[in-house]
Amino acid sequence: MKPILDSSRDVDKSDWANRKRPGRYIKWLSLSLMSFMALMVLIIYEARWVFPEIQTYFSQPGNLTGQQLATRSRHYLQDAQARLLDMPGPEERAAAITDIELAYGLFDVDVYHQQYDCTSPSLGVLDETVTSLESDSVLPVVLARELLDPIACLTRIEMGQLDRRAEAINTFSERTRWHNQVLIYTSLLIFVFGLLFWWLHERQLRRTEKATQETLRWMGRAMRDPLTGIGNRSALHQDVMQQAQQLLGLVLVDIDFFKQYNDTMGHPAGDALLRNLVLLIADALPEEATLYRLGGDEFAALLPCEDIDALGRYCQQLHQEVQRSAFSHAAHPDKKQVTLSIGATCFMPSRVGFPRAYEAADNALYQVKTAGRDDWQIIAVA
Ligand SMILES: Nc1nc2c(ncn2[C@@H]2O[C@H](COP(=O)(O)OP(=O)(O)OP(=O)(O)O)[C@@H](O)[C@H]2O)c(=O)[nH]1
Repeated sequence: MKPILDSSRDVDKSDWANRKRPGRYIKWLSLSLMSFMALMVLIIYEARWVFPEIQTYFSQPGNLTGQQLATRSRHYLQDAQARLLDMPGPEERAAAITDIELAYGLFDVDVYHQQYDCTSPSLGVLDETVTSLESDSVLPVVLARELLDPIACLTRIEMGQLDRRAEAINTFSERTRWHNQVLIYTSLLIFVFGLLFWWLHERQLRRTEKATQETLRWMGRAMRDPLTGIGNRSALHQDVMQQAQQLLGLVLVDIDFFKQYNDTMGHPAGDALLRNLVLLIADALPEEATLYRLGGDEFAALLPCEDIDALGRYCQQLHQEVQRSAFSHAAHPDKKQVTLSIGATCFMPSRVGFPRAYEAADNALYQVKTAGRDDWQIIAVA
């Protein structure tokens, strides 16, 4: 036996749910894109601030290079001093002059002039020492002692430059640590915001889905006859609209003398008969037929209509099936069993419209009723 309930409306529901999914993925995609953009901003930040820090540190002219020049200059002066203390002959004196001149070249640096006030006096001493050595007017030992001040100045420069270097390293470490903390906390913040977005999004989605399911459930109920479980008049209208381009058979079925049935058997028995007749009609008609209860004891069936003859065969089949099932009806004037009056028509909704088709099928039913009931009739749409 085929199912009585029209499952097509349930299929529509799942289709709707499937259609919702792409929107959900697009939202996820946009969230991922936002996270990606945030990470890009972080990377740009890193490149913009942290790497220039490193570059600045290694390119500082006053640090490494400055300290090395002072050291070399001091070495030349100490060599010259050693030569002068060792009773130098003409060659040694010339070598001492060369050492002092080389030391002078390495000492005479702008940075030293700007940052160390002993630089200019020391260079003056070196000038005088070279002049004295060239004229041989002062004892070499005395000149060696004169070099002590420039050597002391160079040592001070070296210490100063080393201190500055340590200071730069400290500053660099501090700033790097600070930037790293910014990176870590910003990443954490992005992660927490991501979780929050996700949670809000999921909550909203669940609420919307619940509301939609509820609406669909109510719509489904509004389209069904609660006694028999089949569609009602509204469902019939909706289904006709959905098959506007198809040739459809509309079959109207009415129980004969149902009022008398109720009066003698009672309303609960009448309800049971209505339910049983639904099963019987569903069995008698083809698999594709959909049943509706239009009200009281009137049913309708919607099915594909190949031609009038095929529709007639289905009506005949239904009529015979009711006769065969022989539901007892003691109050029936002559048959003493339940009989049906059936009116039908064939139509295409987009061409003739449902009201005209219904009118034709109803006229057919009316003719059967007036001709004595328990029969079927087909009338073409006018
Ligand atoms: N048991 C039951 N009876 C119903 C229900 N809805 C309507 N009826 C009854 O169905 C009967 C329909 O009566 P009528 O329209 O006069 O039709 P009829 O007695 O079948 O007469 P004909 O169609 O001319 O043969 C009324 O007595 C209604 O009370 C229902 O849900 N359950």
